[in-house]
Amino acid sequence: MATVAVAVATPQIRKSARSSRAMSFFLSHEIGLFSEIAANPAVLECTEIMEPDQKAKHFPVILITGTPGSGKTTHAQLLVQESPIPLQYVNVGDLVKDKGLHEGYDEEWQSYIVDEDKLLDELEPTASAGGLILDWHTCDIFPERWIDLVVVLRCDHTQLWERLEQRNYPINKIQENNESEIMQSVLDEARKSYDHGIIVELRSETTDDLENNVERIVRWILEWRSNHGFKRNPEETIGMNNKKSQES
Ligand SMILES: Nc1ncnc2c1ncn2[C@@H]1O[C@H](COP(=O)(O)OP(=O)(O)OP(=O)(O)O)[C@@H](O)[C@H]1O
Repeated sequence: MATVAVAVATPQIRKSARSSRAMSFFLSHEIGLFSEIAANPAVLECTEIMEPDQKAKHFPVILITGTPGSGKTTHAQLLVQESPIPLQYVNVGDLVKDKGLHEGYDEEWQSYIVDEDKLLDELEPTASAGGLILDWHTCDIFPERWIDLVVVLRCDHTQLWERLEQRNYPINKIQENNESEIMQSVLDEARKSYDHGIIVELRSETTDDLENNVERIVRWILEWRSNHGFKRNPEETIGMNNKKSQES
């Protein structure tokens, strides 16, 4: 009997095909530095400044993920406001809906069945350019080379239940998300999909958590810029140039 080989481009296969080993080494190195810096701000002083690569993106891509209701959108919106660099915000769920990047609607789960190829093609130019926050409850489809930081938000499951109830989600959807949070499914998915060094798990239960998390991500952005040979804060550059031109 003839054997027919059927090639199925699973998200994992496609992802590894699109990723680059050199890039993942680079990213793990840079986030390794981030962890050290978080532990000891003095490390900032001895970070080596590299020459900027003209083709390299100037701004990072940050993926904010977590169980629905964990606070991704709330964090992303505050981060856009607080960020020292321009960041484009993409709510992936909204993009799928608005651009029809799906294969239909699942009534039972009240969600769209995402066409992953269409979604990746749509995001590719923006993600490659950098300066992007991706907000999605799942994270394993994005190529590793796109992503510089993965923020996984966590929330106490009873609090999460209340947040989802307030949205009038059907009970099966609340239960599924609740179990997913208890089983830390999104965190595990992130760990399977990205270098552990670029993943940060943050609690999102109070407004203090929100502010501290955003502050921490802003510090990381500045450090990312510095590690890639750019001015930590582009506004500082503008300020300095303006001052110089006024002085001259
Ligand atoms: N750290 C926090 N402290 C207090 N309330 C929060 C916090 N994070 C989120 N919330 C609240 O929880 C609710 C859900 O937040 P949000 O919409 O940001 O979640 P999400 O993860 O983006 O959800 P989805 O994946 O469904 O889009 C909102 O009412 C928001 O105000």
